[in-house]
Amino acid sequence: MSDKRTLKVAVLGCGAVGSQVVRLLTEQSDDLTARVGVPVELVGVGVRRLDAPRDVDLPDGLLTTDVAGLVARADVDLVVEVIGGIEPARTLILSALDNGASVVTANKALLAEDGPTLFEAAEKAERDLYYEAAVAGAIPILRPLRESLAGDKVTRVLGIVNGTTNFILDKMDSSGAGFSEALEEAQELGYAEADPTADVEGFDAAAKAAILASLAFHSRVTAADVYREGISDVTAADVASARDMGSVVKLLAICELRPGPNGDQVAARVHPAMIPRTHPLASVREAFNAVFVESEAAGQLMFYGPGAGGAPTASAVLGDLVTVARNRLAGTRGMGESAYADRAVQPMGETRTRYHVAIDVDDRAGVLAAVANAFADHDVSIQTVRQEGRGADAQLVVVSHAAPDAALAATVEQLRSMDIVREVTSVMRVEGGDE
Ligand SMILES: NC(=O)c1ccc[n+]([C@@H]2O[C@H](COP(=O)([O-])OP(=O)(O)OC[C@H]3O[C@@H](n4cnc5c(N)ncnc54)[C@H](O)[C@@H]3O)[C@@H](O)[C@H]2O)c1
Ligand SMILES: N[C@@H](CCO)C(=O)O
Ligand code: NA
Repeated sequence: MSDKRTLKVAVLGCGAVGSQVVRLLTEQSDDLTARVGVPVELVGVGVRRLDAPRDVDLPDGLLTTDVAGLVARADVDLVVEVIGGIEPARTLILSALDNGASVVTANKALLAEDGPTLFEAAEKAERDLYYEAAVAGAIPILRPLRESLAGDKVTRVLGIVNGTTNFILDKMDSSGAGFSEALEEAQELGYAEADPTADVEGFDAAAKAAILASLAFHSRVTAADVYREGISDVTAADVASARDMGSVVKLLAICELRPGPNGDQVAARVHPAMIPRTHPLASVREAFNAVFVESEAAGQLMFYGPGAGGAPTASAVLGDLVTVARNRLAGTRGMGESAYADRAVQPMGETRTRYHVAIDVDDRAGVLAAVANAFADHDVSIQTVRQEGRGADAQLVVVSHAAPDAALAATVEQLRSMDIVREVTSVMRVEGGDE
């Protein structure tokens, strides 16, 4: 047990999340003291510009632009990193750990790119590194995976982990709007950034998928291991086609244990997919997030809530801060990285997926057989075929059983090259049903 009389906290970055962390730290100071056991004192806030407008009133003298100097202070026990990005965040976190401070961060980009460097530094320094806010904002999901489910075997994690893209897809579903129109609305309402690339192209979700897969499967998975497709090619026709099937299109982060040649492998991917409207994830509307976990003993669990925003994200940061502070007082550490399983990452082409393919064809004898043969040529089994319209307006909608993704992609290529196929109007993976 430490004989510390106060725990000193430095916050790096005072933007959307940092300002709310600072607000909660000051407004809830008495409760935090009671919960931790000793006062938690904010001793400095590292910023880029002293005169920038902020959403929080700071006590005098706390702001500093000497962020490295703040981290180097010998009396700082806890460093909260909410600057974001790779540098200088990485160097600051490493130097905080090296100086003996414990660290709480919300930085998914850094964790997904170079998590192992940070985990090794925390291990070496014998300090905590917590990051609940990095995935799905306020939703407690990393701690449940790390702690509550530590005695179970997680087999699958399906997440809606990006609020911006969920808002856009939900708009497309409810109003019939196209992608650009829905994106514009998301930008007007402040859900999407002026440069929406990180969200709409799936980079943000892929970083979160890497973090989820690492924790769920006790292996090291980085953003580069995650197959990624965004939503900018999702059309109103795809969304309508999903609707006709009783499904909805969602951008999913999917992390699975899959059989490989030498035991189970980890498959991690982010792409738009059709899921049945009866699936719990289908009810996640607007900019909300949810993570659906399947494990051997517990069965199915869903974690739902606000995945972004200054205050919700600060809630997760403060939760970590209290835990790390308690650990520190007790002279102990929480569970660090657990990568003992060291599972290989399965290439996307080998990962079994299901496809929904809508094709404009001529309605005449032999067409259905030719389409079915294209699937058979790649050893892909068909689950359902539906025909809509007649004559020149005929459309076939084929849903496959699970097959290696590369075989499904090759089937679609072949369909596109066939004379009887006028156009492949919608191709999308299908999740959340029987394989
Ligand atoms: N905003 C959210 O909803 C949300 C949700 C989950 C996680 N996060 C993560 O939280 C972190 C912060 O996000 P944010 O939304 O608050 O971003 P933000 O851009 O609003 O804030 C970052 C702040 O850091 C400051 N900064 C930049 N470089 C700095 C430096 N060298 N020294 C000191 N300050 C510096 C910026 O001026 C800015 O005020 C990111 O890692 C982000 O991914 C954000
Ligand atoms: N930009 C993210 C929030 C931060 O992770 C989202 O839209 O969910
Ligand atoms: Na979270």
